[in-house]
Amino acid sequence: MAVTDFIPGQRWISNTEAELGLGMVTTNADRRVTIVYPAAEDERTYATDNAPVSRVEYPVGDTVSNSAGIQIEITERIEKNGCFIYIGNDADGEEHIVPEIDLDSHVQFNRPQDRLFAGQVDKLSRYKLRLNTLEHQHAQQKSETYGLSGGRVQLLPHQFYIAHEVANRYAPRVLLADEVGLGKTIEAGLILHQQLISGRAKRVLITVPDSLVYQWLIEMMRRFNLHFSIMDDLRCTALEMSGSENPFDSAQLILCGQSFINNNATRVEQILACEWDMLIVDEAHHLVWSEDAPSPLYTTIEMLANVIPSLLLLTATPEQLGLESHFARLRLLDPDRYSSLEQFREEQEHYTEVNALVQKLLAENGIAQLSSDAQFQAELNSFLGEETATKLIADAQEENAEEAIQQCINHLLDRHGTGRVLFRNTRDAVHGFPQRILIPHPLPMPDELSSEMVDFSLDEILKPESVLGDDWLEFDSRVEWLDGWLKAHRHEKTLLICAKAETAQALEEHLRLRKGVRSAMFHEKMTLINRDRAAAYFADTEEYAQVLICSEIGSEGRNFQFAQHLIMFDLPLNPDLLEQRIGRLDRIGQKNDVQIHIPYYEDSAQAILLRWFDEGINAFRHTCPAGQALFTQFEDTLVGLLLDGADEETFETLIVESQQASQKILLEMQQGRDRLLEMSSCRPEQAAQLIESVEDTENRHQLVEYMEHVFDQFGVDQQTNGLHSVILQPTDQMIYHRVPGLPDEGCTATFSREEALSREDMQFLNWEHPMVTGAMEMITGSEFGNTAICTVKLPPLAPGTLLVEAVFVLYCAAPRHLNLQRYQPQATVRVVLDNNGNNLSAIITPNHLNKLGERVKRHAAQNLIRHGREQISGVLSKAENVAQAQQEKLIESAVSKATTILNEEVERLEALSKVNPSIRAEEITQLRADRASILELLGAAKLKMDAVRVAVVSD
Ligand SMILES: Nc1ncnc2c1ncn2[C@@H]1O[C@H](COP(=O)(O)OP(=O)(O)OP(=O)(O)O)[C@@H](O)[C@H]1O
Repeated sequence: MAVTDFIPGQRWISNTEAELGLGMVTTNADRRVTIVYPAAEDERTYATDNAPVSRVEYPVGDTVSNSAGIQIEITERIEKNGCFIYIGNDADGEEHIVPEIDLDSHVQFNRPQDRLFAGQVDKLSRYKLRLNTLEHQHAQQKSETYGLSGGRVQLLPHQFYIAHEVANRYAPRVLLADEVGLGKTIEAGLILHQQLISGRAKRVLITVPDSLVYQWLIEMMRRFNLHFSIMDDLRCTALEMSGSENPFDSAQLILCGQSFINNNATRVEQILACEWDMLIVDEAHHLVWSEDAPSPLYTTIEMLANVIPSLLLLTATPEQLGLESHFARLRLLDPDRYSSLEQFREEQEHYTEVNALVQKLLAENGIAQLSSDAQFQAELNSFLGEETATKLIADAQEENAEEAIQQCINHLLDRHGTGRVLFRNTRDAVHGFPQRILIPHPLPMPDELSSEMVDFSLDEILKPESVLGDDWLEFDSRVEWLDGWLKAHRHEKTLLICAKAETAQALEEHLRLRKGVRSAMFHEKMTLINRDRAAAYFADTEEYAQVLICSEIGSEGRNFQFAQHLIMFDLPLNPDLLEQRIGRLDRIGQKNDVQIHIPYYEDSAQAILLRWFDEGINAFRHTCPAGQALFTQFEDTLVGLLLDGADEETFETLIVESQQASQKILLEMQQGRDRLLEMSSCRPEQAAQLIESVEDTENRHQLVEYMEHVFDQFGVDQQTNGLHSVILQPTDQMIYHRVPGLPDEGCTATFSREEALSREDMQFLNWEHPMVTGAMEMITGSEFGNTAICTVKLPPLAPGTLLVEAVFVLYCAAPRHLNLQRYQPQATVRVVLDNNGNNLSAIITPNHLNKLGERVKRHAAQNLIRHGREQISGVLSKAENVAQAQQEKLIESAVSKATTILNEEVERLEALSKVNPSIRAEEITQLRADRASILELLGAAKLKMDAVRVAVVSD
């Protein structure tokens, strides 16, 4: 650029910092030019020979504003001493003279044509990246599994099935009740992630037992990139002292311990004063309820559940505290549906009939029966309604009989199963779990106890150390056994669970101080930080504690599957609690058989309990879904035996009766609700399809290639680190101050799910990672790469021919959660015209221009624009007309797709709601409202020019 080009008073715009607005030359001396940017109240000094700025020249016909905000349409442009004077009329026809020095500085050249004519030409690589981004973004947003593939998790069908079922609902309210350790936290995370990414939820509150706060924080962060803020009294007070009116307004994603909100009217009021979209409650069996005495925690959660639209309750043992409490929790989810306990009880019975029908359909002769058995057909009629049943029966007689049978089952489950509100996967259905091995260690009863046991309470009998006196460690035979066992298994991580914090404390001190065992403890009297430190010490792979000694709080929710040995220093009375304890090790990720060690005194209450759990209800070697029911049935006899000692005959009878009852209940469960639950919690074929769909959209190779370009263009340093991973570092040359998701200190990232699962120190880059979605939004939401100029050799075309490629997107301002992309048939509309207005869109493909296009130097490009402006502008207008002609068809196709999909969804829900009361009325209302909005918005959508590339044919 020649030095004389810069004349004070002229308006220029920065090529690299367009957000500064219109600049004005103030001085040009000593080969340096200073430009002030009044809108940004900033200035820049550049070397005159390579200043990254473009001259702003408005042609006649354009509209401009002066600094007083008066807008004119230019009718004449005069140049005087190198500066322009614009003359034009305002809306009232009054003439104004605007010297360019008086132009409004707050202009932004975002539209591609404006930027192009302002000389703001991007690199070809950026233009290509923009177009790629539009395509990838569209592909992701319209995928069926949009929002579900971003987690650092194994693709386990039972989890994805539930997540997909639930996440697509409006304000889902469900109870996730998979058996212990099958991944309810992960399911909740998947649902949450999907709701956040699709814009359906923004503000979320999670409340969990105090001992699980940190674990949830970490799981959400490392698995889903969701950063929750922990709220406790200290933090709330600190926020209030620094001026926050309501501490719960300080973050979008908040996590808190249940004891913090329980009975805490002030904090609950503050929570209620905020807007929330979703509430998640873990270990929901703590929400104890009875008609006359709901627990304070239940009451607190009920208040929140009444106002927060979406609710996820998690528990592995929904009936741990009885059917009443289970019912009450379902009532939290849907008070209208679960209004009567009586009716709820009746429904439980009715599931047997539905299941019998399903089993008949599944039987080998199911198809034949369906076609010929009138009784069977009548039953189907009564359950599905005549219209549906007749159609399905007719279908079954055609070729696609199996599909019709499956449809029948789906309808039955949809309409009469429990599936919509309650999901429960079992180990038996999920498969692939290691064995549980019970290793009882009978020990002599301490002399101090044997004579006195009769006077003790049940609690004392089950935790005998509490009555052995201060020096119980010295003569409790379980301690001596423990010393020896740990010594013999020095290199094996072991989890020990006992009921009380005092016992855990005493045992740990004894082992660590007197026996030199590397141990750690975990109980309710420790601070949360210390508990989590202890758990981390136990989990460490190099410097680890051999044994972690937990009180009962360690038996819930924690992940200790890296250990293989579980020692139960005592036994809990409740089978569900026993299952929770075993579940710490027997959970997803456990690679070995789980060894359950029970040190117990011979001929004691513990011996009785051990035999009852093992022989009576088989609760050690398998999960015992009937545990709670059996306990309720036999509690009196069992407790009597524990208190009074074993009367051999009564005991044997108890064992035999428990076995029989266990078989009966399990059979009933299998024939009734649980079988239906199991079937509706994971339909294997659909689940497998979902996993395939996630794998398909994962498209790793495309992502690697795409992100390589992004990092390259953004100025992020990238070094290959292995087959699938890369080391990323921010640099001083970055075009943006920050790249979302990229820490200031850099990071290592892998594109491989497998690697991400074993290398938690690496970020898992996938299409839903914040770095990827953030980069995409930065590109498509700004002018990045929306103009380009190149030369191209295309022999059939005469040299000098001008080609204009204009890319349009279907645009309408819509709330994100409506996800209009889902219905759009294509990401973009592309039009290529030559300077004579010939439409070459089909002949000249993007590949032609991408592969053959050659870079044009900036100065030459700007000259081309200046001289070719009129012609290009004319071609662009024609391109708009060509696109316009396609707009209607495009909208029609989007509206038609949306109508089909949404009508189907609404009709399905409406049909369901007639027979299945668990469809909430507001779900249907909202779906109808969404349908109306989507159709209206799509109908009003307009094609908007998103990017322009000008190519000059060279010889
Ligand atoms: N899809 C998955 N990929 C990788 N790890 C998983 C997956 N699902 C579960 N896990 C791991 O398995 C363990 C159990 O999962 P989670 O804590 O979600 O189970 P849960 O059902 O909530 O257990 P609990 O009943 O004890 O509360 C956790 O360590 C979790 O990180």
